[in-house]
Amino acid sequence: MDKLLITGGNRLHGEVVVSGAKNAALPILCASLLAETPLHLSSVPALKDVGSTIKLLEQMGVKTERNADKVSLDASVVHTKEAPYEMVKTMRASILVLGPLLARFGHARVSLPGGCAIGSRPVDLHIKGLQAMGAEIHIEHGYIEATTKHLPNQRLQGARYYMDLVTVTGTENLMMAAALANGTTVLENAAKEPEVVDMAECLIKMGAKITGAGTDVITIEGVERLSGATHNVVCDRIEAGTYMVAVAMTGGEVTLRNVQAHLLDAVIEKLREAGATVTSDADSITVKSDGQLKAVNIRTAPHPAFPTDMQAQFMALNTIASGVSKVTETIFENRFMHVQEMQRLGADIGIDGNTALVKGVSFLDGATVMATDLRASASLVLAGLVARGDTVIERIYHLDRGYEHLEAKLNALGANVKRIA
Ligand SMILES: CC(=O)N[C@H]1[C@@H](OP(=O)(O)OP(=O)(O)OC[C@H]2O[C@@H](n3ccc(=O)[nH]c3=O)[C@H](O)[C@@H]2O)O[C@H](CO)[C@@H](O)[C@@H]1O
Ligand SMILES: C=C(OP(=O)(O)O)C(=O)O
Repeated sequence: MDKLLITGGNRLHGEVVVSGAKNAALPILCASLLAETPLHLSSVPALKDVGSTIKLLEQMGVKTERNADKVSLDASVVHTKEAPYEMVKTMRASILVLGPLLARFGHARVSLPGGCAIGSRPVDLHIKGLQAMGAEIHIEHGYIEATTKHLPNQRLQGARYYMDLVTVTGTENLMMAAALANGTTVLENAAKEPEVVDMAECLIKMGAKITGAGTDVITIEGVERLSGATHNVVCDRIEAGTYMVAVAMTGGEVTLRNVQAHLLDAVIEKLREAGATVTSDADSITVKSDGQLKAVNIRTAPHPAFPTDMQAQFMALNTIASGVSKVTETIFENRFMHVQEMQRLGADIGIDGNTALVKGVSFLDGATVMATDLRASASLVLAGLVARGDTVIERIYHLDRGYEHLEAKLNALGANVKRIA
């Protein structure tokens, strides 16, 4: 199994191009199931989850063509409305085929999804939302079995649905389902994440009638059919944020290209509070730092507040910052798995419920650590970049789910990162 060997201590300088967002690309790939003609996407990142999603769609009958960051998907013929366990167990986003399959074909059989072990991650709100639209749903042998065969024209019915919790993929699943429903659906307490907005923009190009994406009330007027379109996936704000924290920690100056700063307001504010200088223009962000940072308190919450997918990276920053900080995780109940590994590098962190108390230390020491989930892995890479000597990160397959060409991008900035067997 591949590992990363990081020799710490190098400052980062130069430019890095931010990839398209995993969390926008995956739902939009699934949205191709709604269209009767081909959907053409660009800025699709070369990630393991993207490959798995394309494979899942292909086994349903979707014809795909992939050339660098461009993917075309033709779902004019879909012969299997099933997502089998073997294909979805590693990937949470696979649940996103449920809404489109049910809306377009009137039935779906989707294995309960896997994904990062950062919490129990139920999909009850996806299911309740579809039930509110009239679907009949049972869970049997680990599969969600859903049908609309009892409904007029076998079509989902528009409904008003309030989501108890803000759920990103839940909002996306229901938005896709509602796009082909009979009548109007109103999703209340909807997620406002930029990836939800990007998907809505793509669906609108496909012929959907959606208003309010980016606010907490999204209205979808169902249409008879959707067609393909051309869409460029929004930039990956979490990948961008990870590189921004890297520069803040190592010191140096890096410009990120293909990134919209307004998607990262909460992250940028915290980096400035920590002592980094952050400037931006229409599609770039520059981070400058002398590596002398102040500890910052973090509290994760749905967008536009501080993203849970950046919590581990800021924990890494706080381990070497001056002062004491509190990092509170409010979205996932098991998202502190990086703490134990950071302690192996010499970090001083205590956990009290959903809050970590981080006392900055003057240096970290390289050691062998284990990556436990995607962003935990990223945080260990950041720690390794500043640690004294060598850090070996095991189980890096998690990183390949979310970071395109990670070693190449970091090494181009001056880091010393090698993939070893
Ligand atoms: C592929 C993708 O886009 N993944 C992102 C998405 O995950 P994902 O969409 O899975 O996360 P959600 O927004 O759904 O989860 C938020 C919270 O709601 C809970 N919940 C969710 C759905 C449900 O039916 N019932 C329920 O209880 C979850 O367990 C969690 O505690 O948003 C998360 C929160 O920003 C990010 O960390 C993930 O990177
Ligand atoms: C938790 C994440 O991904 P997923 O929802 O795909 O597991 C993430 O991107 O940090």
